[in-house]
Amino acid sequence: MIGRLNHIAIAVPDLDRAAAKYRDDLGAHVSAPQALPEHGVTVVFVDTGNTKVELLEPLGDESPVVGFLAKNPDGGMHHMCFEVPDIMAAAKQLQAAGARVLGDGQPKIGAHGLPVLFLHPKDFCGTLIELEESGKD
Ligand SMILES: C[C@@H](C(=O)O)C(=O)SCCNC(=O)CCNC(=O)[C@H](O)C(C)(C)COP(=O)(O)OP(=O)(O)OC[C@H]1O[C@@H](n2cnc3c(N)ncnc32)[C@H](O)[C@@H]1OP(=O)(O)O
Ligand SMILES: [Co+2]
Repeated sequence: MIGRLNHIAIAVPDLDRAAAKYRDDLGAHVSAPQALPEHGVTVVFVDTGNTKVELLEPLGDESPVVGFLAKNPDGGMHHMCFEVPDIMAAAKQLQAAGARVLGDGQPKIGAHGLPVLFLHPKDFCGTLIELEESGKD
């Protein structure tokens, strides 16, 4: 069902500092910050050619990453995002297999303008999984 690894996300306490590390120390191409209030995060993307790294910091009081950063104050790997051709079909199949789709179960529009959903980390080997609809088979 899953296709390409779209991105690996790292939650950080200070996005500017993290972006500078990737840009200046690792010599990576880092995008401009993008505020995503509906997701409670501000993100930048690091393009590594074969995939991307999403650096994210909390935005607003309701941010879903506040608890994670309280447990991991220096930051840490937060989720992996896989592309799927049909996100509702994928969600239905995963729910039938017992996985919990987070939130109200309806996709939101993610950082790339495409529908995204999240699956509970306790159902996937301790890793939060994001699905992004690629629209391709
Ligand atoms: C814009 C978009 C995009 O790319 O397009 C994005 O990525 S937005 C990226 C930000 N959005 C999201 O993350 C949306 C989905 N996430 C959520 O709904 C939440 O973050 C949850 C995954 C439900 C976790 O929420 P919260 O931290 O409040 O829950 P909690 O403290 O009750 O945690 C329950 C258990 O899960 C663990 N846990 C929490 N977050 C985790 C993570 N990221 N990876 C692995 N484990 C995690 C906790 O340590 C705890 O384990 P123990 O019980 O063993 O201690
Ligand atoms: Co993401």
